[in-house]
Amino acid sequence: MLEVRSVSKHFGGAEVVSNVSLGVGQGAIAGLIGPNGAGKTTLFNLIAGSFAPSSGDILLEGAAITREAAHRRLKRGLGRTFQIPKPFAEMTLIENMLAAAQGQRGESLFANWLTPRRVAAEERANAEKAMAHLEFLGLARLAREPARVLSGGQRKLLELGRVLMADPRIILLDEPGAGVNPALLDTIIDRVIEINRRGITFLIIEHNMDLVARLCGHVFVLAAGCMLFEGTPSEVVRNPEVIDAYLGTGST
Ligand SMILES: Nc1ncnc2c1ncn2[C@@H]1O[C@H](COP(=O)(O)OP(=O)(O)OP(=O)(O)O)[C@@H](O)[C@H]1O
Repeated sequence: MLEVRSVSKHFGGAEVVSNVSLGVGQGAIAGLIGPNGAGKTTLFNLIAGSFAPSSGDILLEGAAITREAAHRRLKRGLGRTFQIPKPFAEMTLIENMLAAAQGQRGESLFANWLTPRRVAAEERANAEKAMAHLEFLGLARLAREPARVLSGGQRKLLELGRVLMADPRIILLDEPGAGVNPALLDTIIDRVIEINRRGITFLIIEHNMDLVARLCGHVFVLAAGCMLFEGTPSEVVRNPEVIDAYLGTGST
């Protein structure tokens, strides 16, 4: 599904991602862990198209997407969430969801004039889809509330919903567990498993190893921009180099 081949990224003289390769198979839930500053978010930015790599290649379902813009990658089915979700605070949840729907005809002035019924039908279908996702995520009762009322964990769920509006085939999930209370964390884990059952692949950045162990079959460990180790969650937590990398930076 996703292949990263020998990707590096320099910022000025600093190489923050060094010759990293990884592969995520169709239908997998893979983890990406590493101490603070290891380069995980930068790697997500490279995969999602926020940055271009200095060298190397990125392939999605066999197609080279290395130089493609982020919105083109999204159209191909590559969705991503951010470490700190930033919904439109004054817009309702349903409006936030609808704003994330892709390629709506109603955005075109001419479509509104020439095919108003088709535009209206599409808007109805998107609204139904948005409501169904909000129900699935346990947010339906808040659908008409402004997003500013949401807790940190609910914001993570809304962001997942916004990504689902684009019908992704793979989702890059950035720290789904950060700042989330334990009850909501279980909901997030449950929903990710359910979405994965529908055939959607995940690559997840996460510091919470319990969450990683519950979700991920395979884990990649980055340290100082390099791929340090990969294996099952239990192999990862027992690996001396991985333990050293974490202890060396004082991270947990
Ligand atoms: N735009 C940028 N310009 C210069 N340096 C950057 C830029 N973005 C990231 N870096 C540096 O790259 C390194 C890796 O950062 P990155 O955010 O990718 O790490 P991370 O593994 O996601 O860390 P964390 O777990 O703390 O989120 C850091 O040293 C950071 O300061």
